[in-house]
Amino acid sequence: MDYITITGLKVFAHHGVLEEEKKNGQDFYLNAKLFVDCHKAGVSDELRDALNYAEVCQFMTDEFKSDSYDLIEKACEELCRKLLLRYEQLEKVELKLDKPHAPIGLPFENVSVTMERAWHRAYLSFGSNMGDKKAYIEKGIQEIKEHPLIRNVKVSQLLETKPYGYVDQDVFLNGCLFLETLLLPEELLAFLHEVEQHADRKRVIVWGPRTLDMDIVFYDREVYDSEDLIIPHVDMQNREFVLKPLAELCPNYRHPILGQTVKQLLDQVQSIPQE
Ligand SMILES: Nc1ncnc2c1ncn2[C@@H]1O[C@H](COP(=O)(O)OP(=O)(O)OP(=O)(O)O)[C@@H](O)[C@H]1O
Ligand SMILES: Nc1nc2c(c(=O)[nH]1)N=C(CO)CN2
Repeated sequence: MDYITITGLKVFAHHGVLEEEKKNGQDFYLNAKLFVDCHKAGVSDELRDALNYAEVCQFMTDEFKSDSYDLIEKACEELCRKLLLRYEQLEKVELKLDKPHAPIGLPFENVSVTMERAWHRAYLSFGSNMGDKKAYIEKGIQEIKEHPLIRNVKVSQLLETKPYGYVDQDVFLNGCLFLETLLLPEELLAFLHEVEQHADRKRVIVWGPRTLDMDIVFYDREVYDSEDLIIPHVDMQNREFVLKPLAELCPNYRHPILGQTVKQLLDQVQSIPQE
């Protein structure tokens, strides 16, 4: 992918753990690799099609000076976040923050931190089979749309589905949604749990009735396993109530482990006779 590089942007700022660093300030140097698609600007030669690096430098300077953090990690993280939120065409940023005058008391050349942060694309599945199902779902989606680190939410149609697994319960209303986010997988999961809690979700029976359930189906092309999160969702390929609305959003998205597209997985599930 294309990128623009800015190196050695000198900014006087007040980040540091020590009181005198906060009071007196010092010079920092910002080095950014800005991942943007440059093809349009490369063809048109028009500034309006480009990421204006002069403007980005001014923005980085102003934002970096406007806060005072203890840690270079925090100063760097915040600046990455601000850049990604400010410039819509920026897909990823790699930022190296140099602090060559850090109060170390020993001869050294430089101390720095480097971070890579990006917009991630995720697909979620959601469902409800208690109370006002549509209202629970709509409120949950609204909460997702309002999250400051989530953008571009696209929602499938809602469909009524028979309960899968534990069948002695009411019919479900199900759907899927696409989003772009700066949240990491575990942060996204924690946020979805909050959204479920706001719908008064109680975890009583596994696969049992729920006011609102929100699962992560895909997160970029990632394969991720931790104690409490598995991506892609471990049972999505067996669930028509996931695959049908998902096929509306991304029929050609290929499952990173199974190698089949969402549409192919849906066709397979639908070819199995239901009792
Ligand atoms: N991809 C994922 N999305 C959401 N939760 C997940 C995922 N992978 C693992 N989990 C874990 O599953 C736990 C149980 O989730 P939940 O209570 O929603 O289960 P369930 O809806 O009854 O079953 P299922 O997850 O099979 O739909 C969550 O607390 C979470 O830690
Ligand atoms: N139709 C349908 N069945 C289910 C659903 C669901 O959302 N829809 N969720 C389950 C556990 O997450 C278990 N069974």
